[in-house]
Amino acid sequence: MIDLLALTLAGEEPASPCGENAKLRWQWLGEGLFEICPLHGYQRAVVISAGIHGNETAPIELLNQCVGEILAGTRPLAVRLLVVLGNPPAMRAGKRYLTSDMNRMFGGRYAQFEPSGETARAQQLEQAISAFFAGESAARFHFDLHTAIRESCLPRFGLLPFQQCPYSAEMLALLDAAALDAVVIHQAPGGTFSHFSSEQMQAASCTLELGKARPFGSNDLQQFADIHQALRAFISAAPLPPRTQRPMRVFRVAQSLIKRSEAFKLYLSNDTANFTELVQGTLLCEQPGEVYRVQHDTEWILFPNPAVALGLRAGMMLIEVPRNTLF
Ligand SMILES: O=C(O)CCC(=O)N[C@@H](CCC(=O)O)C(=O)O
Ligand SMILES: [Zn+2]
Repeated sequence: MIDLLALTLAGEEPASPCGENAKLRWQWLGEGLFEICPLHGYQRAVVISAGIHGNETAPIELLNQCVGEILAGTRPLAVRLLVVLGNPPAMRAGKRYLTSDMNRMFGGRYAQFEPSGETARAQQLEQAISAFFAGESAARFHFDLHTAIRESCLPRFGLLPFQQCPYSAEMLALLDAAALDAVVIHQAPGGTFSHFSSEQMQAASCTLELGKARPFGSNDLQQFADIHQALRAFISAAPLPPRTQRPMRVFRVAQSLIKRSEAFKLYLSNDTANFTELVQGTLLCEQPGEVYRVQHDTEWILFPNPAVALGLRAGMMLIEVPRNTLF
């Protein structure tokens, strides 16, 4: 049986590039690109990606488990599914990226980066997703699975790419069932994989942050049981599990902190968790010609990282908005 993760980590290919059983057919489309299609019809075309950042291993292990269950026939597949392991060389190296952050390159932005394995891969992934959705009349979805560098006061959350049209109710129902603590709405276009699939493929897309990034073999996949269960139900077209947790909180990005100078200074300790609350007036970061203080009564910090490359996001400031902004 195919072990997608083992093959990818070994830099190998399956003995045969495609196969079929009584229920489905599968095809290896290239390194980290694997399509599975049910033989008896489907109503959804779904891309699930992980490993766009090579050191975010739990979602990769989770996705590999899903593929194993589908191929073994222990999990029925009711959708056309494209599985993407985003950055195999970075996965093998246990690094977020080797040259540049691929999740800033989508929507053709790779052309603005120094050419590298990652610029080529981002372009290849765009082509793979375009080919997957080309002429597809079923409802389109893309879930891009990540884990975060820091601990988080709200450990599991989704990031919705900026879009003009309402977010898909089916996707929001899945996020709700996946026991996420929060959802964050982007207010501007960006170079993320989920923004690309939303804007250019008209897919209902979301980045999912499922916990803290740890090396392969150090993840307790039990902590990811809720998202695993919800995704399994979604791709089997089974009823979603009922939510038993408190309602999801909804945030929107109030400000992206862009690092414009090597003198960029972030006034937060290294152990400040994501979704830490900061009060109005707090001095947060400084660089020549720019000082950022918390503007609203309360703002929540997300992904603070002063080590990013120049021109990239070094953090986001969020404000909480009413749930009916989305639901
Ligand atoms: O922990 C961090 O600092 C980053 C975790 C991560 O990779 N997050 C994604 C979010 C993508 C989005 O904004 O939709 C990223 O930064 O690429
Ligand atoms: Zn990530």
